[in-house]
Amino acid sequence: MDSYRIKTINAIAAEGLALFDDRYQVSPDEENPHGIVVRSSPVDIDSYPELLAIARAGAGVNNIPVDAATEKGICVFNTPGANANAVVELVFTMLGIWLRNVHQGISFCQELTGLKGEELNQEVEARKKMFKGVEMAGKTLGVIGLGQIGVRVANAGVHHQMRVIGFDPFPVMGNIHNLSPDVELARSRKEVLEQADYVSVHVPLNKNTRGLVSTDFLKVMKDGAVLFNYARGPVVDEDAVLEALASGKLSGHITDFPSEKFIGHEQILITPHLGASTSESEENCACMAVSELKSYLEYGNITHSVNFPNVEAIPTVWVHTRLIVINHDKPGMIGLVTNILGKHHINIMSYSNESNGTVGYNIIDCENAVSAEVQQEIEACDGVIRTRVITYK
Ligand SMILES: NC(=O)c1ccc[n+]([C@@H]2O[C@H](COP(=O)([O-])OP(=O)(O)OC[C@H]3O[C@@H](n4cnc5c(N)ncnc54)[C@H](O)[C@@H]3O)[C@@H](O)[C@H]2O)c1
Ligand SMILES: O=C(O)CC[C@@H](O)C(=O)O
Repeated sequence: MDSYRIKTINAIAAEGLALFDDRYQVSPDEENPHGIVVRSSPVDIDSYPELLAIARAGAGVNNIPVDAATEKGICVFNTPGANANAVVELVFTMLGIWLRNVHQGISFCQELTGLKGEELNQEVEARKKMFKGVEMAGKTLGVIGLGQIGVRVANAGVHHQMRVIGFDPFPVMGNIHNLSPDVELARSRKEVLEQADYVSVHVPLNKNTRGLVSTDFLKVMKDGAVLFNYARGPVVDEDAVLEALASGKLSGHITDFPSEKFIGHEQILITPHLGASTSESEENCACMAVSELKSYLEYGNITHSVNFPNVEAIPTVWVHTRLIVINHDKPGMIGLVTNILGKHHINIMSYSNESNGTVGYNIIDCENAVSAEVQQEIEACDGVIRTRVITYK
């Protein structure tokens, strides 16, 4: 029976870690892991020579060098949807706080110490008009990015009797199917920005979305709109936001990403990257991440990878060895592998192959053992990134 070394980075919920059985040695101090479970901290893949997979207990993978991992044959997983509800609840909590001046009202009340009885009552009733707010109902919410979180934010807007309009240039059918029919799907980002009183951005941070909320983005928005960023700090150009606040283009900015330029600004409400910080979300993310990692290490199966194609195959009881071949997606790779196995009289019982256009991933169940020499012969072929042998007998 194979055993595996796992490194944890950040606080991973105990419910998830409990899924590792006694074949797993799990420690934050592991120096040569087969697998890593991580939240938001950066992962230095060059430090771990035997690393096979990284499971991100969360959605964003901008803390992991995904392209470099692909080149090394390291599979990167995330946990789509596992923390989405936590983010949605916080976005609406913050919208409510902003619209009803709750943060200012709470500060006011904290300063009422010493007042008693009728005097206290009179002070409250006289001054509460300073905190009069507006309601969400009837306002227009714009959602940029209709993924796991964006769709739920849009639906929650409908639930709060808002008009909701959303845009996503690469919509995923599974997410769009979950969208309330009352959400209007825009044909362009501009269409959303021109109409929304509140704009909430839910995109991943990557080279295309860094600085997405730019001066050009902001100038299309309605005067006095409020911008929400519960995606990632660098999605927003901070100087552009500060200018928009100064000019009145934006009346407020609500963000989960404290920055030097934003801290202390009267029109900016900041939470300390709390979007996913609920017990439920942390448990969901950890359980999903650990399950994905275990399935990969024990069977080579892939669900929710951000760099490898999804493939799942359960070995029958007759399988001796499962050979995993990870290759650049180019013609001739399957023939190459099967020829080598045939030459060495290794009988293939089943062959699963999937590609995501960049990486080809093969699960080859064999009746006989696959020796280290055969494995090396395949790994030396042009186009092969990495191989792995899992033995069941
Ligand atoms: N604040 C937090 O604690 C917290 C928690 C969870 C996720 N997040 C962030 O939120 C992001 C989104 O999470 P998710 O689970 O919804 O991911 P997701 O992958 O399900 O959805 C992202 C969506 O953004 C869309 N998109 C990409 N580029 C776009 C663009 N230029 N304009 C509009 N849409 C675009 C994609 O097509 C996709 O549908 C994560 O990548 C992460 O960075 C933050
Ligand atoms: O792990 C966290 O606390 C934050 C996770 C969140 O930013 C995500 O991208 O899923």
